Amino acid sequence: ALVTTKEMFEKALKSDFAVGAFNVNNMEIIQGIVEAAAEEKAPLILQVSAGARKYAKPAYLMKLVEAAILDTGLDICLHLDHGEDFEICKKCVDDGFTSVMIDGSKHPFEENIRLTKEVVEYAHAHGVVVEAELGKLAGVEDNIKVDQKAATYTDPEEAAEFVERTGVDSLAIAIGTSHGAYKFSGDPSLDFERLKKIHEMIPNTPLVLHGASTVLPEFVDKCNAYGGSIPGAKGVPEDMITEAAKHGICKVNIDTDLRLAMTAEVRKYLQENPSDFDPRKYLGPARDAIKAMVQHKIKNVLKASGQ
Ligand SMILES: O=C(COP(=O)(O)O)N(O)CCCCO
Ligand code: NA
Ligand SMILES: [Zn+2]
Repeated sequence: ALVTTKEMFEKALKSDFAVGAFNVNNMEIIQGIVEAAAEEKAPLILQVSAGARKYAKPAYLMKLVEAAILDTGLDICLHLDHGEDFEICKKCVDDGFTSVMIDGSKHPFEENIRLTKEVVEYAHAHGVVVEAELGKLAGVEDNIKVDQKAATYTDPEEAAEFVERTGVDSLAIAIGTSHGAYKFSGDPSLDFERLKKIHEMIPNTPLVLHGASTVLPEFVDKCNAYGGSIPGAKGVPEDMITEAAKHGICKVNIDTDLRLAMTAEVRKYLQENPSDFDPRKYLGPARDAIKAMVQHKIKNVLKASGQ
């Protein structure tokens, strides 16, 4: 069935695992993710960005997710990722999403609170949970671009006041991650002291980690070996994600690692099979690459198998 994150986050908050939140844009990506979660018997969040809604059209995405539930019997949370304003959050609540993010992190504190409260009121009235964000990620991804200098990490005291005043169900925090494939110029590092302080201040609030892709070197190399050019791409080491799940992180957002796995496979197939032109010949292996990546994340990083 379509479920909220309530139950899965309650469990994740008192355990050392986190729930994977994987971005979806088309049928093969959804199929690969869902097959992996079904095999790992793991809780699952499928998340849709504004860009994905424009690309695939809302009706297609909704029906594909309903089909996934019909096909597997899985409980799936359908979540709006980075909702920019009340309108898109309302639209997704009305469309049947079970969770929405209102990302007010670019606004001043009081405006972020006002906007988040407005969404919480509407969403809760319809049985939908809300994720908000406090603190700014850096990095570039789709239309999410924050100038490095303006990137400010989450303040633990502000986080406590924010949650108290908004009634939000989960909170995305900034502790050093950023969106996309170029997360660190130097050595990767997360501010674990800050994470522990935030978790201490709001122990009952599930925390969300954005920009949590690892950008695994093997997939960067594979992309580059078959015509790609993404030198210097770097993400968050997987052991840091596993560690963060022990200190309040309940939801881990992964998009870039899926993109790299899928793209590497397609580049490889097209380069090795110049005479083929049946899309199933490369979208099939792409789907398998997504499934393998998600299974790896669930099993070895998020530790969410069988949860
Ligand atoms: O936090 C993330 C994913 O971060 P990452 O780029 O590390 O996979 N997201 O919210 C997905 C970004 C949607 C726009 O592309
Ligand atoms: Na956890
Ligand atoms: Zn994000």
